[in-house]
Amino acid sequence: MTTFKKGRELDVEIEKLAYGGQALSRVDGFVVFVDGALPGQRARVRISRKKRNHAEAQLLEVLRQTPDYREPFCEHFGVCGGCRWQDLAYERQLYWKRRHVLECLQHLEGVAEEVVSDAVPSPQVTGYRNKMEYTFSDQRWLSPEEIAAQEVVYDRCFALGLHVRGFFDRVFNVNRCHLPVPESMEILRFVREWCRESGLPAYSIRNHRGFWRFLVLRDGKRTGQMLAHLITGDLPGGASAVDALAETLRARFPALSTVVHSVNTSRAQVAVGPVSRTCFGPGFIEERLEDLTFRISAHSFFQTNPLGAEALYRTVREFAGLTGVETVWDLYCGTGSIALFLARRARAVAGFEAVAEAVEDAYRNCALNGIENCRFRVGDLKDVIGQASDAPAGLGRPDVVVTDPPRAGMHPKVTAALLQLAPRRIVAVSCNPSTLARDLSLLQERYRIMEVRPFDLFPHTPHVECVVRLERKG
Ligand SMILES: C[S@@+](CC[C@H](N)C(=O)[O-])C[C@H]1O[C@@H](n2cnc3c(N)ncnc32)[C@H](O)[C@@H]1O
Repeated sequence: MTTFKKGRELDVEIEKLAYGGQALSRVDGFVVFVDGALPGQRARVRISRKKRNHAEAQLLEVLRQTPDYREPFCEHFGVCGGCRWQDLAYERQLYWKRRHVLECLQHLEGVAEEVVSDAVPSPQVTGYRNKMEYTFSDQRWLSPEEIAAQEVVYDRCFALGLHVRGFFDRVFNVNRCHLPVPESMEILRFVREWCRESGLPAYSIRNHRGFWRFLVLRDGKRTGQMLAHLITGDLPGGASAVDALAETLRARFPALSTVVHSVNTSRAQVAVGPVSRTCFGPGFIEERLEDLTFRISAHSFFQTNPLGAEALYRTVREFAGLTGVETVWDLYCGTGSIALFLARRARAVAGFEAVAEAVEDAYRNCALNGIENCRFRVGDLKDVIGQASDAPAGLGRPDVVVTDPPRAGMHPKVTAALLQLAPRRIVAVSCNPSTLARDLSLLQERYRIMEVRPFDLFPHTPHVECVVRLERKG
């Protein structure tokens, strides 16, 4: 009988990618998760942790390669916390995403293989992100080569990059990331050097001192506009340093249409600030999906894979099956993208959202596109949905409801209210198949699951989105 003590080395066959993205093998029936391995590989591994029902192991050597293996395209693969599936052929990434959706939903009545369609690929598999958040740090993560060289490293007290895999508090200098537009990499490298030489220190999450905190770069895929958002602490001379940097960026990078500066003096490591000002340009960029224009400011929420989101919104519209006479409710509507996609095919759309600024953006987006039949309501859905008669003026009860909750899914009060409101059709959008399964099981009391369509909005990661069409029974 095999034992699984920490440090023990074993040869294993990798069977599958489990939900969450970990490679799974079984030794004498006991599950061993292997970090960084792929299905079809035979691998030598070392046990790193033993739990009651499974063990975790590190990959030491691939003894037999799988035909699905692809050479990683990124120089930071393994160190960076993102894109951990990039060594797996893209078709196989899609295959596993669909399997994970099916595994989460198959216990529900009416969900069989044929109900879950193939995962819709992302229109772009690199360069797909429109927003990247880079962190400044006063401690730079050294590469294994730098450590091996044993030379004195002079710039180890300043970093601007992404988080090291598995360490929320460690930052490595990104040289090149393949997820945003390539032009943004030059801006990143330039900002890093400029800030390092500015004399102002990077923020330290240990002593909460320092100035430079985050650089967020956003772009419009269809407009080519770019926004840089610098988030700093508050030190004497800080604002004028940011102004000088902004002017240098404006002269050097014509694609950069605007720079915004926010000050965050709180200890929370978040790339937002209560006090913001625009250094140059309009303070926002625009993006186009189909014939709709969206305004994206430094703090606005917008889907990070806009071309993938466009395909997903088209499916929402297809599943909603509108004829022009329906009242539609868009729950968890954010800045109203789904509401805008549906508005021209509906009598009226009511959006519900907790964040007041998102609703302001939603109204602005309606005005920008000449759409007049949408109303939005700010509030926690569990409190506002029950007051059906209190729906935004004149909109009445919904014929169709679209719901797109955060990862935690819908509050039980929201699903209960939906069962009471009983719209003819519900289109459920989800970024988390396990909370989706829970919510669907509640809705099944009055609804049939007709179609499930998974979407890949985050290539090279285990994340998967879903759109589900539910029809009322009877
Ligand atoms: C996954 S996003 C959906 C955004 C939008 N449908 C889109 O495609 O751009 C979820 C939204 O739900 C909002 N939200 C989270 N919890 C909420 C709650 N309890 N009540 C209302 N809105 C909530 C978030 O602010 C966020 O805008």
